[in-house]
Amino acid sequence: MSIHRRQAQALFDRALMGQAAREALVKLNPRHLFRNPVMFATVVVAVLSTILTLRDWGSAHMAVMAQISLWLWFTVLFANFAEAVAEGRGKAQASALRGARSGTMARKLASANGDTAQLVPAETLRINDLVLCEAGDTIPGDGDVVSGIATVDESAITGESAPVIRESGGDRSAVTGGTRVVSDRIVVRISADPGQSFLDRMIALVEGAKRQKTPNEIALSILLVGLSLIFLIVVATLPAFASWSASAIPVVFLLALFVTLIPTTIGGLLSAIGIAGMDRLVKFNVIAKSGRSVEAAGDIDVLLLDKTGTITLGARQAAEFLPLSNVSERDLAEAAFLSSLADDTPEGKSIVVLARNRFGLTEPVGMDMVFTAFSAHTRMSGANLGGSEIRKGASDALTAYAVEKSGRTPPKDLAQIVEKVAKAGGTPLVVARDGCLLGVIHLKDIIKPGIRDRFATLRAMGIKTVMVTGDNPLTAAAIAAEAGVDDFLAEATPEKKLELIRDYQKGGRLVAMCGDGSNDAPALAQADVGVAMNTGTQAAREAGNMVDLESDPTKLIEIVMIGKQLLMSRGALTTFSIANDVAKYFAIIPALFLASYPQLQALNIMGLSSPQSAILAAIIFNALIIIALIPLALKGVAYRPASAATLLKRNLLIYGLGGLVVPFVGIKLIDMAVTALGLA
Ligand SMILES: Nc1ncnc2c1ncn2[C@@H]1O[C@H](COP(=O)(O)OP(=O)(O)OP(=O)(O)O)[C@@H](O)[C@H]1O
Ligand SMILES: [K+]
Ligand SMILES: [Mg+2]
Repeated sequence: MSIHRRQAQALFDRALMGQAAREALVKLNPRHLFRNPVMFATVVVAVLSTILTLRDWGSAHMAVMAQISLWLWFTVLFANFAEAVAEGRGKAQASALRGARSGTMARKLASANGDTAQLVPAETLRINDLVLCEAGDTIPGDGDVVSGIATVDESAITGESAPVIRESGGDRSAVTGGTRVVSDRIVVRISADPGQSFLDRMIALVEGAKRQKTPNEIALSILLVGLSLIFLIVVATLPAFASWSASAIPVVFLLALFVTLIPTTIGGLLSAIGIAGMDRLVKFNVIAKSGRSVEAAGDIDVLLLDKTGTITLGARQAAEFLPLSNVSERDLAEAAFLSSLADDTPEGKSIVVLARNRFGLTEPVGMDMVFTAFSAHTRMSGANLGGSEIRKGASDALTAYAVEKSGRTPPKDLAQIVEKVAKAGGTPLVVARDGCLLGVIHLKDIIKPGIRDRFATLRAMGIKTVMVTGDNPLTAAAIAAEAGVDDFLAEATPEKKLELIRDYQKGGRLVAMCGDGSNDAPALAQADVGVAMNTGTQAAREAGNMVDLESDPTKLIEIVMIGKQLLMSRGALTTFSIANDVAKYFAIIPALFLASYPQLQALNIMGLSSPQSAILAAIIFNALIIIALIPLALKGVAYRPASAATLLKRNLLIYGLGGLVVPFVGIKLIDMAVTALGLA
């Protein structure tokens, strides 16, 4: 199965950079800065430092103080810039998603079978409005197909050129605004008000406008605030030591020292890392509704998948009528036909078609018929007509129903036929008339190609795959074996699916669920990561916290990798940032206090030129490192499947050790440059 990937964006697009630079200034708004405590502290220091510089204008340290103030402001601007670049890239992705939706006209209907349509602009459509869409039309908004069947070109949002089938009744009923009908006609019930379609809401998230901090981000922020407080105490007590000697250190130097020591690097890059994670998902045509779900994806250990429509193509079609030994094929076909006349599911429609083709059956006229629609709970459907009751459904459910109704044990050959169909991976639908069992309808479905290898990859990543299906155990076993899943649950109702997820979660596992049907919705909502297939129903797309625009359940591989990459990138940059701050302490303190304590000369291994040049170099380094790390924050640390311990060891080595060494080299070089240029 080929995973479609949107075209890669250049990491630094020029127009995007200009926009981000302007945004960085706008983000100086205190209301925005308040959300980021470390950056807020930096701004407070920048303001204080600016005031002190102006107050002491004309003093000996004036020039250095002015430069320090300037670099403090740059530190904040660079952090704002990092976030603005990440958001800008999100916006570019989002505009690609928007497609050609603006300016669409819609044909609004007064009722589902009304013929007269009124031409209205798409923006005026409201929930529950009915619109007619014919070949060539752009679908004016999100909704559910209420009647008809059509092929739809969804390439505007998925990038996939092959058209897909959308039809009323089954699990393939949802349509997305901006996609185009290729053939036939459908009536769509609009499911979202203007600006509230699921793409609109997701676009807002990708753009960062509606992004909320994830619990992990909040926890990390608290840690960063704690570290900042420790350094506040450290810096505040330093003057006490320095005042022993005559040469007091200017307050601006101490303020600058404070900013170099607090974790400004990770504080400045944190939100950019989060936004970039969601963005990377969009590249794979997966849209996350929250940053939290992307993080959870990094730790998933069980994946539940619905069978029909998720593992298989979901176009279950009636292939043959298999009557019991004392029943004619025509009688079975007729019962199946009558019970399916009002059955709106793809299965039901295909039964009507097969019966028509095989025996030329036609709809009875002038007969009172009462239909029982299919439900995932009863797992059967049917009709009452001319005094008789016809039912068809899942073999266990229907056999139990017939036994109760007639009081007779089911004939032996029924089990054999059911078994034959199921072992072939088909779905056996049993048919009964007035409690008398007639035979089996064989529904065929096809496993999505290439799925087996992808499940093997999931296994290698340590993720257990479990198929959950309303189908019988034999069919389930056959499909499970063919698809290569680790385990399966058969004859599952929506409640059972939900229960299974809760059980795993109680055992401390993090569960992902892929599904498409309305009956998957509760499970999708309960799972830590609920990936709805875009081909599915609107209910499923609402319930999940991610939507796969390509409806490929094995996309979870990419989703997990991106989640892991997000967690690793944040861990790596946090390690680097904190190691950096500690190293800076040892790099600058000796130089800063050399005048007061000449014995510190032994520690002054850096040989920085003067206290002024040392602190200026440190604050410049502190600002520039944010800019230098933006590419890593956006692209993420490379993830290759390996054990958690190996990954941790490697990252500690690179980012921990690197974080310790880099400031010594960087500050030394900047100190030399600053001195050579006569800036300090
Ligand atoms: N139109 C129908 N009329 C009667 N019975 C049906 C109909 N469609 C499906 N069934 C039976 O009901 C069972 C449950 O169907 P349902 O669509 O709820 O399954 P599910 O839980 O979504 O899992 P899966 O998608 O893997 O089948 C099917 O396996 C089939 O035996
Ligand atoms: K810092
Ligand atoms: Mg289903």
